[in-house]
Amino acid sequence: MSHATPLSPSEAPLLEVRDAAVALKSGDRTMVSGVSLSVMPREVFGIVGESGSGKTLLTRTLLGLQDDAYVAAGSVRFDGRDIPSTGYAASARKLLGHSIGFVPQDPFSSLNPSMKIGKQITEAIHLAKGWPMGAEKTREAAIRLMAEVGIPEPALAFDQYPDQFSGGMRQRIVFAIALSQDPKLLVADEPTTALDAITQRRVIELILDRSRSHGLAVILISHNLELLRQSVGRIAVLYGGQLHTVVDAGDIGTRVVHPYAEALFACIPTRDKELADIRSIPGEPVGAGFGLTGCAFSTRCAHVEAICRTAPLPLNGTLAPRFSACILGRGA
Ligand SMILES: Nc1ncnc2c1ncn2[C@@H]1O[C@H](COP(=O)(O)OP(=O)(O)OP(=O)(O)O)[C@@H](O)[C@H]1O
Repeated sequence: MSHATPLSPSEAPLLEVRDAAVALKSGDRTMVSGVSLSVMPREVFGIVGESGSGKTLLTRTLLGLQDDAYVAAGSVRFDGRDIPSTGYAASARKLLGHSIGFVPQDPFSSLNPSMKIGKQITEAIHLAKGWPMGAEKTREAAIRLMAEVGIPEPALAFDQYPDQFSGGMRQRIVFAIALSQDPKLLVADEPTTALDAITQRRVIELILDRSRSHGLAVILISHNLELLRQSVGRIAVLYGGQLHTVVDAGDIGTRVVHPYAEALFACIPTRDKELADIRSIPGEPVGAGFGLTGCAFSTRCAHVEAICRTAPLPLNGTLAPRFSACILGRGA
């Protein structure tokens, strides 16, 4: 079910993030640095990294949702407009009500357990449209949306509470709320982690179908490289709060790519891989906050040379669609 979106070079990106850094307000510690990436309209884009690499912090801060962190450097442009650096979080949050749908890492917590799901979805529709649609019309719109995300018997489900649904169904309710705005971009942070493998696949299929049918661009964030490899067109790889590569999903496992992307791929069992070919990465992961001097992966990299520890990390300020930050130029 790979989703290699053909990118049209003449089209402007929907999202452009240039040399972005994210710092914590307390102590002013920079956790993520030098991240540049662009997402095209209708593209399904992945962000992968081990736990602690900075995926959630980066994404939530870029969306204006992380109260204790801020965009400390760089620029962000969405749908042809710069998000001003002064008052950044408030401006970014305004987009969330209309142009960007967000599914957080813990979607269950974003549902109100004491409110019928129909009401939660109609409220989201009212907020998104900004004008009263009339009770019957809104109910119809909500039921249509619930059917679109695969909730069986939506008219009946409309009057039920979140705890009357399975994890996979609750996940779909959260998607219905995120999609109620008819956004241009859906950002889903580990949307399937809490689900069993079959439900996981169904939820990903749902996202990909919606992208195809509604021209929705998607950023799928996951620690699961195999899931992303099978589902998205390009993948940004984070490590230690650094952006290590932006790579075509189809190139991982078939061509020389950035050493960290290669090492991540070597860890995962795939259908065509022998057991002996599966290798874990030696050493301990480096947490976010490494900075831009030297490569954060140098302590574990099979190709390391002395320069990897001291040279400035290459950045992708020109927003090339494919990029490797390997100081030795591997995967470039
Ligand atoms: N509000 C915060 N205050 C202090 N440290 C934080 C805060 N948020 C994140 N961090 C730290 O920043 C680093 C990156 O965290 P983040 O949650 O972004 O990682 P992640 O890649 O999304 O991993 P996971 O998949 O486990 O969520 C971690 O070391 C985390 O402890």
